[in-house]
Amino acid sequence: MSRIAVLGAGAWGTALAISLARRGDHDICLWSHSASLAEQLHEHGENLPYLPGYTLPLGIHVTSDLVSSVFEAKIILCVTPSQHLRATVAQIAPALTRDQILVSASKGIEETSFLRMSQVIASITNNPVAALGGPSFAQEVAAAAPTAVVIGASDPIVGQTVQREFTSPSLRLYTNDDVAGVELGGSLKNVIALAAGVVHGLNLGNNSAAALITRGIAEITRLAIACGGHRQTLAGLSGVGDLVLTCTGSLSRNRSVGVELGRGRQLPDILAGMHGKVAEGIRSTTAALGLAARYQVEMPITEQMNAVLYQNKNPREAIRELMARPNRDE
Ligand SMILES: NC(=O)c1ccc[n+]([C@@H]2O[C@H](COP(=O)([O-])OP(=O)(O)OC[C@H]3O[C@@H](n4cnc5c(N)ncnc54)[C@H](O)[C@@H]3O)[C@@H](O)[C@H]2O)c1
Ligand SMILES: O=P(O)(O)OC[C@H](O)CO
Repeated sequence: MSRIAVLGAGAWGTALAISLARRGDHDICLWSHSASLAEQLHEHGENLPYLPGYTLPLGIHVTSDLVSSVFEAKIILCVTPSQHLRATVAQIAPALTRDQILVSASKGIEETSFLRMSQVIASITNNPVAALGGPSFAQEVAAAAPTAVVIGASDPIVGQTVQREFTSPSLRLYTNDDVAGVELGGSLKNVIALAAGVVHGLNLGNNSAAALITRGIAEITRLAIACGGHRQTLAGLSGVGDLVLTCTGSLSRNRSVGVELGRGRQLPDILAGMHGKVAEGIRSTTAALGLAARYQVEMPITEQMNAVLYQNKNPREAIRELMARPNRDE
């Protein structure tokens, strides 16, 4: 039995805990930021607010005590919303032993520093770090639908350890040493998914959606390469794979926010209806533009999405401006 701590009892943390526990050879400690949610999980054996319909298997212990949750864990899987990762890791840091592997499964960029999640972790601790990415809706992983993901780790032993511990008949993991590419693919696709939702909300049709996905991967790849990522990674599960899933799948929260924006609703009103569920693209848009400015990379879709989110720009005007950009080579 190896012990795994899952930090974050939202939809994704819960689904990964279920997937890991189903193997039967892991002892899982699932940490919830909210004590009342931890109590509810005990009482109902199900995460009603974030992942209803899936019973927690035996082998998952739920707690709201963060420091005790990581005790003797071989792997610590960090699945909080990105903007809360730093505070969470800072609290466990003094309790870590040096071989414990920290894996980020969050998909975002820190708003203030523009750091990727593995960089946030590395700024706090010297423990081994990896990042999980790829097309993976929590509900489908909880339902044991066949899913393929990627584990980014610069140290192949770390990548292979996580691969071995997480693999199951319904979850296949590929390793990749390009951590920057894996993390930027997973974070930047959320911004394009917001835009894909806008296109759907405006009823613009399939041509527009396909154009957005294709030009979206072009700008994601440009920024990822400028940040040290590899083009090949962005053609893989954490690039094209996750982008296609999130831009077309109705389970995507990012896409759903975009649909509502396209239908004319205002962001504060949409957020109020999400009851604490996170759509990471909203905050990653600003950080992506910060990185783009730092590396002088052109990101026209991200720029327009930022204006729609934060400058009250009419989504139709944003699309008109994208179409009216100067002609260029593909
Ligand atoms: N849901 C998915 O299908 C999915 C799939 C892959 C990756 N992800 C990524 O996983 C991360 C978590 O998303 P999710 O879908 O599990 O979240 P969620 O929207 O289902 O739940 C939000 C969670 O944040 C917690 N929270 C609120 N304030 C907090 C704080 N101050 N500190 C720590 N936690 C706090 C809440 O208790 C709740 O558990 C995100 O980065 C997301 O992009 C999600
Ligand atoms: O629901 P979203 O938009 O946060 O997307 C979930 C996952 O990132 C899909 O891989």
